[in-house]
Amino acid sequence: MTQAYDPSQDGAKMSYAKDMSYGDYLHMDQLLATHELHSDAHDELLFIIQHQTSELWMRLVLHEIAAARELLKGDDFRPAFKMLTRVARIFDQLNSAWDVLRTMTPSDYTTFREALGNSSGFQSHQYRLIEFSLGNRNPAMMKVHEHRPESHLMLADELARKSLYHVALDALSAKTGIVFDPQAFRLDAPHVSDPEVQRAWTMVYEDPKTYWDLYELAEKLVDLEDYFRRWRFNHVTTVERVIGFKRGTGGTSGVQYLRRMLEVELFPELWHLRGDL
Ligand code: HEM
Ligand SMILES: N[C@@H](CC(=O)c1ccccc1NC=O)C(=O)O
Repeated sequence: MTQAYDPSQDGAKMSYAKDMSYGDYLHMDQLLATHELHSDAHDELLFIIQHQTSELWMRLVLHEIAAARELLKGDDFRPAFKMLTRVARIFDQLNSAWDVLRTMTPSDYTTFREALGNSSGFQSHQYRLIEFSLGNRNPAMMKVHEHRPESHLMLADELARKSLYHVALDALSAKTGIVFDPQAFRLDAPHVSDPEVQRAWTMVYEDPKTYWDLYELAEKLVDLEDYFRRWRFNHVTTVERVIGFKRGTGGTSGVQYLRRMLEVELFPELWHLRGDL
C-alpha cells in the first residue's frame, strides 16, 4: 500500500503557533463570525454572503477609482488605465454573481424577507460612494446615512472632491485647449450633459492618433459604464423575478424605482457623441 502523502516531507511548514498563518493574515475568524442569521431559512446564508462579497468587491472598486483619479490628476494615464480596466472586470465579476443568487426562487425568498425589516441595498454606503466618486451625485441619497456619522462623512467628503469624470474632463480641456464653463461642473449634483464637453470628446474620436491618451481614457470610461449598466439591469431583472412589483423593503416603489435608475448616464457626452461620428 502506498503511504499517505505527508506535506511536511515536502518541506511544507506545518506549525503556525508562532508565525502568521493564512487565517491570521486574512482575519478569517472575524470574517466568518459575521454571519448572524435573522431567520431559520436555508437561503438566508446565500443572501448574506452574496451581499457581503459584493460589498468586498465594492471596497476594491473604491480603492481603484480613488487611485486612478489621483493618477489622472498627475497626468499619469497608463497606470490609471490599468486600474479602470480592473474596475470594469470587478463589475463583470459582480454580474456573474447574479447567477448564484438567481437560484433563489420567490418561494425561497419569502421564507426570510420579513426578517430583513426595512434594511435594503438602498442603504449601501459603498454603492453610493461608487456613484458619487464616478460622478452620479445626488445629495438627497445621503439622508439614510445620517444615523451613521462615519458613512455620512465619507459621502460628504466625496462630494467635496472632483469626481473621476470631473478629473477626466480637466484632462480633456488641458489637452484639447477647449475651456469649459465652470458652471457646468457642480461638485454636489449629477453631471449634466454639456455641448462643449461633447464637442471636445468628438474631436478626440475624430482624430484618435492626435489624442490617443484621451481616446483610450474615454473608452475605459465607456467600458466601465457599460459593465455598471449590466449590473443595474441584472439587479432589476432579479428583483422582478423574485419579488415582482412589490414595494422595496427600503420603501421605494421597487422595480419601478430601479427601472428609473437604468436611465442614469454617468458619462453622458461619451454616449451622445457616437451618433454624430
Ligand atoms: C433577491 C435579491 C434582491 C432583491 C429582491 C432586491 C431588491 C431591491 C429593491 C426593491 C431595491 C429598491 C430599494 C428598496 O426600496 O428597497 C433595491 C435597491 C438596491 N439593491 Fe437590491 N435587491 C436584491 C439583491 C441585491 C444585491 C445582491 C445587491 C448587491 C449589493 C443589491 C444592492 C442594491 C443596491 C445598491 C440598491 C440601491 C440602488 C439604487 O439606489 O440605485 N441588491 N434592491
Ligand atoms: N430591498 C429588498 C431587500 C433586499 O434585497 C436587501 C435587504 C437587506 C440588505 C440588502 C438587500 N439587497 C438589496 O436591496 C426587498 O425589498 O426585498
